[in-house]
Amino acid sequence: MELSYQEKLTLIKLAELKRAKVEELVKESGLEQVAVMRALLGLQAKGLAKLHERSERVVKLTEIGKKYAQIGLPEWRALKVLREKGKVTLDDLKDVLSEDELKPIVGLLRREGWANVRKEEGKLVLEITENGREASERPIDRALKLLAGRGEVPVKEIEKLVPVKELKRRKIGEEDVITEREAEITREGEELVKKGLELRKEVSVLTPELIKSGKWKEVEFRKFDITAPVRRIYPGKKQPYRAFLDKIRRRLIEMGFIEMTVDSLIETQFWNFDALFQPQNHPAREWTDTYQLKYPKVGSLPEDELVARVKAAHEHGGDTGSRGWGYVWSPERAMLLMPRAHGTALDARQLAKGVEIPGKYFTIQRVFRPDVLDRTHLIEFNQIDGFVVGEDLNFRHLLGILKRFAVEIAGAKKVKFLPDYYPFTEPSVQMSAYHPELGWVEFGGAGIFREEMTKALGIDVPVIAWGIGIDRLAMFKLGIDDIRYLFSYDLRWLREARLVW
Ligand SMILES: N[C@@H](Cc1ccccc1)C(=O)O
Repeated sequence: MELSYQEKLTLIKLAELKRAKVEELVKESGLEQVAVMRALLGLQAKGLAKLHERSERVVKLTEIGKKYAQIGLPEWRALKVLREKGKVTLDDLKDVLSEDELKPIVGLLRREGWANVRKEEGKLVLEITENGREASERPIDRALKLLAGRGEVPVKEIEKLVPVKELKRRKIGEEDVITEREAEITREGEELVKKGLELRKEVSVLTPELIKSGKWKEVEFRKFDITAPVRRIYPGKKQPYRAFLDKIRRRLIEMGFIEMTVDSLIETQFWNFDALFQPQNHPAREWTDTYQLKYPKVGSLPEDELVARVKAAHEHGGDTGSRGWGYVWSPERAMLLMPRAHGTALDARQLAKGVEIPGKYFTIQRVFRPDVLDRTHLIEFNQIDGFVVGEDLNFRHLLGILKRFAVEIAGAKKVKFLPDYYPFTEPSVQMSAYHPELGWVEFGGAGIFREEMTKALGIDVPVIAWGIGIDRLAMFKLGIDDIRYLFSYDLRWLREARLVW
Protein backbone atom coordinates (compact mmCIF):
# COMPACT_ATOMS: atom_id res chain seq x y z
CA MET A 1 0.00 0.00 0.00
CA GLU A 2 1.42 3.33 -0.97
CA LEU A 3 1.08 6.17 1.49
CA SER A 4 2.09 9.77 1.09
CA TYR A 5 4.42 11.42 3.55
CA GLN A 6 1.50 13.26 5.12
CA GLU A 7 -0.57 10.12 5.39
CA LYS A 8 2.27 8.26 7.05
CA LEU A 9 2.94 11.06 9.51
CA THR A 10 -0.76 11.42 10.38
CA LEU A 11 -1.14 7.68 10.80
CA ILE A 12 1.86 7.49 13.14
CA LYS A 13 0.48 10.27 15.31
CA LEU A 14 -2.94 8.67 15.26
CA ALA A 15 -1.45 5.38 16.36
CA GLU A 16 -0.15 7.11 19.48
CA LEU A 17 -3.46 8.80 20.25
CA LYS A 18 -5.83 6.07 19.01
CA ARG A 19 -8.63 8.56 18.71
CA ALA A 20 -8.07 12.28 18.21
CA LYS A 21 -9.67 15.48 17.09
CA VAL A 22 -8.37 16.88 13.84
CA GLU A 23 -7.04 19.91 15.73
CA GLU A 24 -4.93 17.66 17.97
CA LEU A 25 -3.46 15.93 14.95
CA VAL A 26 -2.65 19.29 13.43
CA LYS A 27 -0.76 20.20 16.59
CA GLU A 28 1.01 16.87 16.87
CA SER A 29 2.02 16.53 13.23
CA GLY A 30 2.90 20.14 12.56
CA LEU A 31 0.98 19.86 9.29
CA GLU A 32 -1.62 22.30 8.01
CA GLN A 33 -5.26 21.64 8.79
CA VAL A 34 -6.06 20.95 5.14
CA ALA A 35 -3.13 18.58 4.85
CA VAL A 36 -4.30 16.59 7.87
CA MET A 37 -7.85 16.48 6.55
CA ARG A 38 -6.65 15.28 3.19
CA ALA A 39 -4.40 12.69 4.79
CA LEU A 40 -7.26 11.41 6.93
CA LEU A 41 -9.55 11.11 3.93
CA GLY A 42 -6.80 9.17 2.18
CA LEU A 43 -6.28 6.92 5.19
CA GLN A 44 -10.00 6.35 5.47
CA ALA A 45 -10.22 5.35 1.82
CA LYS A 46 -7.48 2.80 2.45
CA GLY A 47 -9.23 1.44 5.52
CA LEU A 48 -6.52 2.60 7.92
CA ALA A 49 -8.50 5.23 9.79
CA LYS A 50 -12.07 6.24 10.37
CA LEU A 51 -13.43 9.77 10.45
CA HIS A 52 -16.30 10.71 12.73
CA GLU A 53 -18.17 13.94 12.30
CA ARG A 54 -20.23 15.54 14.95
CA SER A 55 -22.06 18.83 14.60
CA GLU A 56 -22.90 20.81 17.64
CA ARG A 57 -24.92 23.94 18.18
CA VAL A 58 -22.90 26.53 19.99
CA VAL A 59 -23.37 30.08 21.16
CA LYS A 60 -20.83 32.81 20.65
CA LEU A 61 -20.68 36.50 21.42
CA THR A 62 -21.77 39.08 18.89
CA GLU A 63 -19.77 42.27 18.48
CA ILE A 64 -22.09 43.89 21.01
CA GLY A 65 -21.61 40.94 23.34
CA LYS A 66 -17.84 41.33 23.12
CA LYS A 67 -18.15 44.98 23.97
CA TYR A 68 -20.33 44.19 26.98
CA ALA A 69 -17.83 41.61 28.14
CA GLN A 70 -15.32 44.43 28.35
CA ILE A 71 -17.26 47.42 29.61
CA GLY A 72 -20.11 45.64 31.39
CA LEU A 73 -23.77 45.19 30.58
CA PRO A 74 -25.78 48.41 30.38
CA GLU A 75 -27.81 47.57 33.50
CA TRP A 76 -24.59 47.23 35.52
CA ARG A 77 -23.21 50.49 34.25
CA ALA A 78 -26.50 52.19 35.09
CA LEU A 79 -26.65 50.53 38.51
CA LYS A 80 -23.20 51.81 39.36
CA VAL A 81 -24.39 55.38 38.84
CA LEU A 82 -27.58 54.64 40.74
CA ARG A 83 -25.64 53.25 43.66
CA GLU A 84 -23.57 56.40 43.83
CA LYS A 85 -26.47 58.82 43.51
CA GLY A 86 -29.46 56.87 44.79
CA LYS A 87 -31.72 58.64 42.36
CA VAL A 88 -31.14 59.55 38.72
CA THR A 89 -32.89 60.86 35.62
CA LEU A 90 -32.25 59.38 32.20
CA ASP A 91 -30.04 62.37 31.44
CA ASP A 92 -27.73 61.35 34.29
CA LEU A 93 -27.17 58.03 32.54
CA LYS A 94 -26.13 59.54 29.24
CA ASP A 95 -22.45 59.44 30.22
CA VAL A 96 -22.41 55.70 30.77
CA LEU A 97 -24.96 54.51 28.21
CA SER A 98 -25.19 54.90 24.48
CA GLU A 99 -28.40 56.09 22.90
CA ASP A 100 -29.42 52.56 21.95
CA GLU A 101 -28.79 51.36 25.47
CA LEU A 102 -30.68 54.19 27.08
CA LYS A 103 -34.03 53.33 25.56
CA PRO A 104 -34.56 49.90 27.12
CA ILE A 105 -32.76 50.65 30.39
CA VAL A 106 -35.87 51.60 32.41
CA GLY A 107 -37.54 48.32 31.55
CA LEU A 108 -34.39 46.37 32.30
CA LEU A 109 -33.82 47.89 35.73
CA ARG A 110 -37.45 47.46 36.64
CA ARG A 111 -37.55 43.85 35.56
CA GLU A 112 -34.52 43.13 37.73
CA GLY A 113 -36.20 44.96 40.59
CA TRP A 114 -33.16 47.20 40.86
CA ALA A 115 -34.99 50.49 40.58
CA ASN A 116 -38.38 52.10 41.02
CA VAL A 117 -39.64 54.50 38.43
CA ARG A 118 -41.53 57.67 39.18
CA LYS A 119 -42.41 60.87 37.42
CA GLU A 120 -41.14 64.03 39.01
CA GLU A 121 -41.98 67.35 37.34
CA GLY A 122 -42.73 65.58 34.11
CA LYS A 123 -39.39 63.76 34.15
CA LEU A 124 -38.74 60.05 34.63
CA VAL A 125 -36.82 59.44 37.83
CA LEU A 126 -35.17 56.15 38.73
CA GLU A 127 -34.65 55.36 42.38
CA ILE A 128 -32.53 52.49 43.62
CA THR A 129 -34.20 49.67 45.54
CA GLU A 130 -32.91 47.34 48.21
CA ASN A 131 -32.47 44.69 45.51
CA GLY A 132 -30.43 47.12 43.52
CA ARG A 133 -28.09 47.83 46.42
CA GLU A 134 -27.53 44.16 47.03
CA ALA A 135 -27.52 42.86 43.48
CA SER A 136 -24.75 40.44 42.68
CA GLU A 137 -23.75 38.23 39.79
CA ARG A 138 -26.73 36.82 37.92
CA PRO A 139 -26.87 33.81 35.59
CA ILE A 140 -26.67 36.08 32.56
CA ASP A 141 -23.48 37.63 33.91
CA ARG A 142 -21.99 34.19 34.36
CA ALA A 143 -23.03 33.25 30.82
CA LEU A 144 -21.36 36.38 29.47
CA LYS A 145 -18.12 35.57 31.32
CA LEU A 146 -18.19 31.99 30.10
CA LEU A 147 -18.67 33.09 26.49
CA ALA A 148 -15.99 35.74 26.73
CA GLY A 149 -13.55 33.23 28.16
CA ARG A 150 -14.18 30.33 25.82
CA GLY A 151 -15.32 31.93 22.60
CA GLU A 152 -17.83 29.19 21.83
CA VAL A 153 -19.97 27.37 24.33
CA PRO A 154 -22.39 24.54 23.51
CA VAL A 155 -26.03 25.59 23.56
CA LYS A 156 -26.76 22.88 26.11
CA GLU A 157 -24.28 24.30 28.53
CA ILE A 158 -25.42 27.91 28.18
CA GLU A 159 -29.04 26.96 28.58
CA LYS A 160 -28.26 25.80 32.11
CA LEU A 161 -27.73 29.47 32.87
CA VAL A 162 -29.95 31.45 30.52
CA PRO A 163 -32.14 30.69 27.55
CA VAL A 164 -30.26 31.32 24.31
CA LYS A 165 -33.33 33.21 23.16
CA GLU A 166 -32.66 35.78 25.84
CA LEU A 167 -29.07 36.28 24.67
CA LYS A 168 -30.25 36.64 21.11
CA ARG A 169 -32.97 39.09 22.09
CA ARG A 170 -30.40 41.25 23.81
CA LYS A 171 -28.10 40.87 20.80
CA ILE A 172 -25.35 39.57 23.08
CA GLY A 173 -25.03 36.12 21.62
CA GLU A 174 -25.70 34.28 18.40
CA GLU A 175 -25.96 30.65 17.48
CA ASP A 176 -23.65 28.78 15.20
CA VAL A 177 -23.10 25.19 14.25
CA ILE A 178 -19.60 23.82 14.49
CA THR A 179 -18.56 20.54 13.06
CA GLU A 180 -16.09 18.57 15.04
CA ARG A 181 -14.10 15.91 13.29
CA GLU A 182 -12.51 13.08 15.11
CA ALA A 183 -10.33 10.38 13.65
CA GLU A 184 -9.86 6.87 14.90
CA ILE A 185 -7.25 4.36 13.84
CA THR A 186 -8.46 0.98 12.58
CA ARG A 187 -6.94 -2.40 13.36
CA GLU A 188 -5.36 -2.42 9.87
CA GLY A 189 -3.88 0.95 10.61
CA GLU A 190 -2.38 -0.20 13.85
CA GLU A 191 -0.87 -3.25 12.24
CA LEU A 192 0.71 -1.21 9.50
CA VAL A 193 2.31 1.15 12.00
CA LYS A 194 3.59 -1.82 14.04
CA LYS A 195 5.27 -3.23 10.98
CA GLY A 196 7.05 0.06 10.67
CA LEU A 197 6.63 2.92 8.23
CA GLU A 198 9.53 4.58 6.58
CA LEU A 199 9.06 8.32 6.83
CA ARG A 200 10.92 9.64 3.88
CA LYS A 201 10.45 13.34 3.31
CA GLU A 202 8.81 13.93 0.00
CA VAL A 203 9.87 16.48 -2.53
CA SER A 204 7.12 18.64 -3.89
CA VAL A 205 9.18 20.81 -6.25
CA LEU A 206 11.64 19.52 -8.79
CA THR A 207 14.53 21.96 -8.67
CA PRO A 208 17.48 22.38 -11.07
CA GLU A 209 19.75 21.20 -8.22
CA LEU A 210 17.90 17.90 -7.93
CA ILE A 211 18.33 17.32 -11.64
CA LYS A 212 21.99 18.32 -11.82
CA SER A 213 23.04 16.31 -8.81
CA GLY A 214 21.10 13.27 -9.90
CA LYS A 215 19.38 13.25 -6.50
CA TRP A 216 16.02 13.09 -8.22
CA LYS A 217 16.62 9.36 -8.59
CA GLU A 218 16.64 8.88 -4.83
CA VAL A 219 13.96 11.21 -3.50
CA GLU A 220 10.29 10.43 -3.27
CA PHE A 221 8.04 12.76 -5.15
CA ARG A 222 4.91 14.01 -3.56
CA LYS A 223 1.74 13.01 -5.36
CA PHE A 224 -0.91 15.64 -5.82
CA ASP A 225 -4.58 14.90 -6.11
CA ILE A 226 -5.79 17.80 -8.13
CA THR A 227 -9.39 16.74 -7.72
CA ALA A 228 -9.28 16.99 -3.91
CA PRO A 229 -11.58 19.65 -2.47
CA VAL A 230 -9.75 22.66 -1.06
CA ARG A 231 -10.65 25.73 0.92
CA ARG A 232 -12.21 28.45 -1.20
CA ILE A 233 -10.21 31.58 -1.64
CA TYR A 234 -11.54 34.87 -2.88
CA PRO A 235 -8.84 36.77 -4.70
CA GLY A 236 -9.32 40.48 -5.28
CA LYS A 237 -11.32 41.28 -8.35
CA LYS A 238 -13.21 44.10 -9.94
CA GLN A 239 -16.63 44.95 -8.62
CA PRO A 240 -18.89 42.88 -10.93
CA TYR A 241 -20.85 45.83 -12.24
CA ARG A 242 -17.69 47.86 -12.86
CA ALA A 243 -16.27 44.89 -14.75
CA PHE A 244 -19.45 44.70 -16.81
CA LEU A 245 -19.25 48.38 -17.77
CA ASP A 246 -15.57 48.12 -18.64
CA LYS A 247 -16.23 45.19 -20.91
CA ILE A 248 -19.01 46.97 -22.73
CA ARG A 249 -16.74 49.95 -23.22
CA ARG A 250 -14.04 47.68 -24.63
CA ARG A 251 -16.48 45.91 -26.88
CA LEU A 252 -17.82 49.15 -28.32
CA ILE A 253 -14.33 50.42 -28.97
CA GLU A 254 -13.52 47.15 -30.72
CA MET A 255 -16.60 47.68 -32.87
CA GLY A 256 -15.12 50.98 -34.02
CA PHE A 257 -17.07 53.35 -31.79
CA ILE A 258 -15.27 56.45 -30.55
CA GLU A 259 -15.76 57.17 -26.86
CA MET A 260 -17.04 60.59 -25.80
CA THR A 261 -15.97 61.72 -22.35
CA VAL A 262 -16.59 64.71 -20.13
CA ASP A 263 -15.12 65.75 -16.79
CA SER A 264 -18.16 66.83 -14.83
CA LEU A 265 -21.48 65.28 -13.85
CA ILE A 266 -22.94 68.78 -13.97
CA GLU A 267 -24.39 70.15 -17.17
CA THR A 268 -25.99 73.36 -18.38
CA GLN A 269 -29.58 73.13 -19.47
CA PHE A 270 -28.22 74.28 -22.81
CA TRP A 271 -26.51 70.96 -23.47
CA ASN A 272 -29.01 68.84 -21.56
CA PHE A 273 -32.10 70.36 -23.23
CA ASP A 274 -31.75 73.32 -25.57
CA ALA A 275 -29.15 71.96 -27.96
CA LEU A 276 -31.44 68.93 -28.25
CA PHE A 277 -34.28 71.15 -29.44
CA GLN A 278 -36.29 70.76 -26.28
CA PRO A 279 -38.50 73.84 -25.89
CA GLN A 280 -38.01 75.83 -22.70
CA ASN A 281 -41.58 76.70 -21.85
CA HIS A 282 -43.36 73.62 -22.89
CA PRO A 283 -44.46 70.50 -21.10
CA ALA A 284 -42.02 68.60 -23.29
CA ARG A 285 -39.25 70.07 -21.15
CA GLU A 286 -40.61 67.77 -18.48
CA TRP A 287 -40.53 64.63 -20.60
CA THR A 288 -38.53 63.51 -17.66
CA ASP A 289 -38.11 64.98 -14.18
CA THR A 290 -34.70 66.42 -13.47
CA TYR A 291 -32.77 67.91 -10.58
CA GLN A 292 -31.44 71.47 -10.48
CA LEU A 293 -28.28 72.81 -8.93
CA LYS A 294 -28.75 75.30 -6.06
CA TYR A 295 -25.19 76.53 -5.99
CA PRO A 296 -23.70 77.55 -8.29
CA LYS A 297 -26.89 78.18 -10.17
CA VAL A 298 -25.57 79.07 -13.60
CA GLY A 299 -22.82 78.08 -15.95
CA SER A 300 -21.70 79.53 -19.24
CA LEU A 301 -22.96 79.12 -22.77
CA PRO A 302 -20.82 78.11 -25.76
CA GLU A 303 -19.85 80.53 -28.54
CA ASP A 304 -22.42 83.13 -29.65
CA GLU A 305 -22.84 81.82 -33.14
CA LEU A 306 -23.90 78.39 -31.96
CA VAL A 307 -26.21 79.86 -29.33
CA ALA A 308 -27.78 82.06 -32.01
CA ARG A 309 -28.44 79.04 -34.26
CA VAL A 310 -30.05 77.08 -31.41
CA LYS A 311 -32.14 80.11 -30.53
CA ALA A 312 -33.26 80.47 -34.16
CA ALA A 313 -34.18 76.79 -34.36
CA HIS A 314 -36.34 77.07 -31.24
CA GLU A 315 -38.01 80.31 -32.25
CA HIS A 316 -38.75 79.71 -35.94
CA GLY A 317 -37.03 76.52 -37.08
CA GLY A 318 -33.81 78.11 -38.30
CA ASP A 319 -33.03 77.15 -41.89
CA THR A 320 -34.71 73.76 -41.79
CA GLY A 321 -38.11 74.68 -43.19
CA SER A 322 -39.61 73.88 -39.78
CA ARG A 323 -41.59 76.55 -37.93
CA GLY A 324 -39.79 75.79 -34.66
CA TRP A 325 -41.61 76.01 -31.34
CA GLY A 326 -42.63 79.63 -31.78
CA TYR A 327 -41.63 81.30 -28.50
CA VAL A 328 -38.89 83.64 -27.32
CA TRP A 329 -35.87 81.59 -26.32
CA SER A 330 -34.13 82.67 -23.12
CA PRO A 331 -30.35 82.38 -22.72
CA GLU A 332 -30.74 82.77 -18.91
CA ARG A 333 -32.80 79.65 -18.73
CA ALA A 334 -30.26 77.77 -20.83
CA MET A 335 -27.47 78.72 -18.45
CA LEU A 336 -29.01 76.99 -15.42
CA LEU A 337 -26.95 74.12 -14.08
CA MET A 338 -28.21 70.62 -13.35
CA PRO A 339 -26.87 67.16 -12.73
CA ARG A 340 -26.84 65.60 -16.20
CA ALA A 341 -30.17 63.86 -16.83
CA HIS A 342 -29.19 61.87 -19.89
CA GLY A 343 -26.12 60.87 -21.81
CA THR A 344 -27.62 62.42 -24.92
CA ALA A 345 -26.19 65.76 -23.74
CA LEU A 346 -22.80 64.43 -24.81
CA ASP A 347 -24.13 63.67 -28.29
CA ALA A 348 -25.02 67.33 -28.65
CA ARG A 349 -21.61 68.45 -27.40
CA GLN A 350 -19.85 66.10 -29.83
CA LEU A 351 -21.98 67.07 -32.83
CA ALA A 352 -21.25 70.74 -32.14
CA LYS A 353 -17.52 70.02 -31.86
CA GLY A 354 -17.58 68.21 -35.20
CA VAL A 355 -17.67 64.55 -36.13
CA GLU A 356 -16.18 62.15 -38.62
CA ILE A 357 -18.66 61.32 -41.38
CA PRO A 358 -19.38 58.46 -41.45
CA GLY A 359 -18.72 57.99 -37.74
CA LYS A 360 -19.85 56.11 -34.66
CA TYR A 361 -19.69 57.53 -31.15
CA PHE A 362 -20.69 56.36 -27.69
CA THR A 363 -20.49 57.34 -24.06
CA ILE A 364 -21.21 55.69 -20.73
CA GLN A 365 -22.57 58.31 -18.35
CA ARG A 366 -23.82 58.48 -14.79
CA VAL A 367 -27.12 60.37 -14.94
CA PHE A 368 -29.62 61.68 -12.39
CA ARG A 369 -33.40 61.77 -12.28
CA PRO A 370 -35.85 61.94 -9.39
CA ASP A 371 -37.75 58.72 -9.02
CA VAL A 372 -39.17 56.37 -6.45
CA LEU A 373 -36.58 53.72 -5.63
CA ASP A 374 -37.63 50.17 -6.29
CA ARG A 375 -36.21 47.03 -7.81
CA THR A 376 -36.07 48.53 -11.29
CA HIS A 377 -35.55 52.24 -10.51
CA LEU A 378 -32.67 54.25 -9.12
CA ILE A 379 -32.33 58.03 -9.03
CA GLU A 380 -28.76 57.74 -10.16
CA PHE A 381 -28.01 55.34 -12.96
CA ASN A 382 -25.86 54.73 -15.98
CA GLN A 383 -26.71 55.15 -19.62
CA ILE A 384 -24.94 54.19 -22.78
CA ASP A 385 -25.68 56.81 -25.32
CA GLY A 386 -24.44 56.71 -28.80
CA PHE A 387 -25.01 57.80 -32.33
CA VAL A 388 -24.06 56.84 -35.82
CA VAL A 389 -23.75 59.56 -38.42
CA GLY A 390 -23.62 58.95 -42.17
CA GLU A 391 -25.11 59.86 -45.53
CA ASP A 392 -27.48 56.96 -46.12
CA LEU A 393 -28.59 56.03 -42.66
CA ASN A 394 -32.21 55.25 -41.93
CA PHE A 395 -34.50 53.92 -39.24
CA ARG A 396 -33.80 50.29 -40.09
CA HIS A 397 -30.13 50.72 -39.27
CA LEU A 398 -31.13 52.02 -35.87
CA LEU A 399 -33.40 49.08 -35.05
CA GLY A 400 -30.69 46.69 -36.19
CA ILE A 401 -28.09 48.24 -33.89
CA LEU A 402 -30.43 48.29 -30.92
CA LYS A 403 -31.44 44.71 -31.32
CA ARG A 404 -27.83 43.66 -31.50
CA PHE A 405 -27.10 45.53 -28.29
CA ALA A 406 -29.89 43.85 -26.38
CA VAL A 407 -29.25 40.36 -27.62
CA GLU A 408 -25.47 40.35 -27.74
CA ILE A 409 -24.52 42.63 -24.92
CA ALA A 410 -27.34 41.93 -22.49
CA GLY A 411 -28.21 38.42 -23.51
CA ALA A 412 -31.88 39.32 -23.75
CA LYS A 413 -33.92 36.61 -25.42
CA LYS A 414 -36.72 38.72 -26.81
CA VAL A 415 -36.77 42.37 -27.79
CA LYS A 416 -39.63 44.59 -28.86
CA PHE A 417 -39.93 48.12 -30.19
CA LEU A 418 -42.76 50.53 -29.55
CA PRO A 419 -43.39 53.99 -30.97
CA ASP A 420 -42.39 56.73 -28.55
CA TYR A 421 -41.87 60.46 -28.31
CA TYR A 422 -38.77 62.52 -27.64
CA PRO A 423 -38.56 66.19 -28.57
CA PHE A 424 -35.20 65.60 -30.25
CA THR A 425 -35.96 62.60 -32.46
CA GLU A 426 -38.37 61.84 -35.25
CA PRO A 427 -39.35 59.09 -35.52
CA SER A 428 -38.77 57.93 -31.95
CA VAL A 429 -38.85 54.43 -30.60
CA GLN A 430 -38.75 52.74 -27.24
CA MET A 431 -37.14 49.40 -26.72
CA SER A 432 -38.07 46.69 -24.22
CA ALA A 433 -36.42 43.37 -23.54
CA TYR A 434 -37.76 40.29 -21.85
CA HIS A 435 -36.48 39.19 -18.45
CA PRO A 436 -37.69 35.83 -17.13
CA GLU A 437 -38.63 37.26 -13.73
CA LEU A 438 -39.35 40.89 -14.41
CA GLY A 439 -41.23 40.46 -17.65
CA TRP A 440 -40.83 43.22 -20.20
CA VAL A 441 -38.35 45.83 -19.04
CA GLU A 442 -37.96 49.15 -20.78
CA PHE A 443 -34.39 49.69 -21.82
CA GLY A 444 -34.28 53.06 -23.40
CA GLY A 445 -35.16 55.21 -26.27
CA ALA A 446 -33.84 55.92 -29.68
CA GLY A 447 -34.61 57.69 -32.88
CA ILE A 448 -33.30 59.85 -35.68
CA PHE A 449 -32.21 63.28 -34.45
CA ARG A 450 -34.43 66.01 -35.78
CA GLU A 451 -32.99 68.37 -38.35
CA GLU A 452 -33.82 71.35 -36.12
CA MET A 453 -31.29 69.91 -33.71
CA THR A 454 -28.57 68.61 -36.04
CA LYS A 455 -28.56 71.58 -38.42
CA ALA A 456 -28.18 74.04 -35.56
CA LEU A 457 -25.20 72.02 -34.37
CA GLY A 458 -23.70 72.15 -37.87
CA ILE A 459 -24.46 68.62 -39.12
CA ASP A 460 -26.14 68.06 -42.49
CA VAL A 461 -26.49 64.27 -42.65
CA PRO A 462 -28.76 61.86 -40.77
CA VAL A 463 -27.81 60.94 -37.21
CA ILE A 464 -29.36 57.88 -35.57
CA ALA A 465 -29.11 57.90 -31.80
CA TRP A 466 -30.03 55.91 -28.73
CA GLY A 467 -29.87 56.03 -24.98
CA ILE A 468 -29.94 52.78 -23.05
CA GLY A 469 -30.34 52.28 -19.33
CA ILE A 470 -27.30 50.13 -18.91
CA ASP A 471 -28.12 49.18 -15.30
CA ARG A 472 -31.02 47.16 -16.49
CA LEU A 473 -28.90 45.41 -19.08
CA ALA A 474 -26.49 44.59 -16.29
CA MET A 475 -29.32 42.97 -14.31
CA PHE A 476 -29.96 40.62 -17.19
CA LYS A 477 -26.35 39.75 -17.50
CA LEU A 478 -25.52 39.41 -13.82
CA GLY A 479 -28.71 37.46 -13.22
CA ILE A 480 -30.09 39.72 -10.49
CA ASP A 481 -33.64 40.92 -10.15
CA ASP A 482 -33.12 44.02 -8.00
CA ILE A 483 -31.27 46.96 -9.51
CA ARG A 484 -30.10 48.16 -6.08
CA TYR A 485 -27.97 45.04 -5.88
CA LEU A 486 -25.62 46.52 -8.46
CA PHE A 487 -24.30 48.80 -5.74
CA SER A 488 -24.59 46.30 -2.91
CA TYR A 489 -22.05 45.93 -0.14
CA ASP A 490 -23.06 42.31 0.33
CA LEU A 491 -19.68 40.62 0.55
CA ARG A 492 -21.06 37.26 -0.40
CA TRP A 493 -22.44 38.61 -3.63
CA LEU A 494 -19.28 40.60 -4.36
CA ARG A 495 -17.20 37.49 -3.86
CA GLU A 496 -19.37 34.99 -5.65
CA ALA A 497 -20.76 37.01 -8.54
CA ARG A 498 -19.33 35.75 -11.78
CA LEU A 499 -17.49 38.31 -13.83
CA VAL A 500 -19.64 38.27 -16.90
CA TRP A 501 -19.84 40.35 -19.88
N1 LIG B 1 -32.12 60.43 -23.77
C1 LIG B 1 -33.25 59.56 -23.84
C2 LIG B 1 -33.02 58.39 -24.73
C3 LIG B 1 -32.77 58.76 -26.14
C4 LIG B 1 -31.48 58.97 -26.61
C5 LIG B 1 -31.24 59.28 -27.92
C6 LIG B 1 -32.31 59.36 -28.81
C7 LIG B 1 -33.59 59.15 -28.36
C8 LIG B 1 -33.82 58.87 -27.03
C9 LIG B 1 -33.55 59.03 -22.43
O1 LIG B 1 -32.83 59.32 -21.54
O2 LIG B 1 -34.50 58.31 -22.24
